[in-house]
Parts: sequence; structure tokens; C-alpha cells
Amino acid sequence: MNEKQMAGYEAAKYVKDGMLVGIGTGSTAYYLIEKLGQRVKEEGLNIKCVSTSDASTEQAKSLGIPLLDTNDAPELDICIDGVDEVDPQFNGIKGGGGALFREKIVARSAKYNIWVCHSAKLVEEIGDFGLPVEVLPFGYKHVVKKMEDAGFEPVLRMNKDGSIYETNNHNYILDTKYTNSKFGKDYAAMEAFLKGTLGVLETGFFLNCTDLIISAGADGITTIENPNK
Ligand SMILES: O=C[C@H](O)[C@H](O)[C@H](O)COP(=O)(O)O
Repeated sequence: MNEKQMAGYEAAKYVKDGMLVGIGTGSTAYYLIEKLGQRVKEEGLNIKCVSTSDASTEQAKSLGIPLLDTNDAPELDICIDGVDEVDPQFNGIKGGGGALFREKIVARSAKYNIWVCHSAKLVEEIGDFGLPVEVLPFGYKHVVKKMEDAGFEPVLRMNKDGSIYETNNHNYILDTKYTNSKFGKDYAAMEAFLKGTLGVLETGFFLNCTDLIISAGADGITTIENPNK
């Protein structure tokens, strides 16, 4: 079993009969969904899930996991998702797979959040990954200019074939370095600035959002509880 699979399978143990479950997106959440599918089929686990992306929806459907629209389940028992980087203060960055907006809606709907990851995602300081920012296509260069003026270094996400990457919401992603921004290391201030910029839908900052991290590495599985939640 690889590390992502170990983390995903471990997290599936936190899902109990009768729960409404938010299911994340990405290569680690993939294994969570795989295990939930097995439990639904083999144990008759009775759950209903809200998905954070078209890819996770397709996977869940193919495994026979019952799904609800997020508008039919505004409160969830648990949400389990991947993460791109997380620091010891539980500041996380998500959106490597472009699902950050749906992921944030679903995470905020959940009473308890778990992140699953390879141990390499646990870093002393977030920043190397950059920050995905979802923007509306109309006038996105206005956002680019505002960000550059504030010291961010946004780059429009592209597909391998040279076309512009579009999220499931048909928006664009600006992947941005922020280490030279005028906000220093004040992530909350960066978030407030970006969210206040016309044309920005959401950022990949997930600050003090998760209750538990399940990471897997060469030494096995580590669970880290967030003391501030
Ligand atoms: O938009 C994608 C999500 O935020 C993912 O959960 C995140 O990128 C982690 O993905 P992975 O488990 O594939 O590294």
C-alpha cells in the first residue's frame, strides 16, 4: 500500500453509519473514496456523500456511493479531503487540483474536518507550493494587475495542450507566489485583500480549517489533532 492509500484508508475509519460525508478531491482523497466504496458494498455502510469535484462525483458514482447535492445537505457530519501544504499552525493551502471553491464550501458545511496527505505535505512554512486563486474569466487581468501591484506573482494556470485551465465552475486559476507581497507572512491579511478584489471567487488558503490531519510516510501513519478547534 502506498502512503496516500494508507492515509485515505485510515481516514475512512472515521466515517460511521448514518453520516453525511463531504468527500474531497485529488490523488489522496481518491483512496478515501475507494475505501468508502468498499465499505458501502461489503459492510452495507449507510452514508450519503457530498462531492467537491466532478472527478470525485464520477468515482463515487462508479462505486455505488450515494450522493447528495450540496444544496440538499448544508450541514455535514464530516468532510475528508487532501491538502497541498500545511504548517504546524494548521494553515493549509489547497487547490492544486483546482477544486478549492467547492472544497471550501463543503469543508465549511462540516462539523468535523480531516485532511489526508503524504507526510511531505507537512511543512514548517507554507509558500513553496504557491497559492491557487480562483477568478472569474471576465476581467481576470484586472485581478492580475491588482495582485501584481500588491507584490504577488500570479501565473494563469494552463493545460498541457496550451489551453487555459478551467475549474469545474468554468473559472480560471491564478497560481501565485506571495512571499514578496506587501503582507509579509500575514495570511489572513492576504486572504482579506484577495477576497476583496473584484473578480476573485476564492483562494486556496484554508486557515485553521481542519480538526485532524492524517499523514502517512515511511514511518507509517501519524494523526495530528488541531488543539485550537
Ligand atoms: O484542488 C484540489 C485539492 O485541494 C486537493 O485536495 C489537493 O490538491 C491535494 O491533492 P493530492 O492529494 O492529489 O496531493
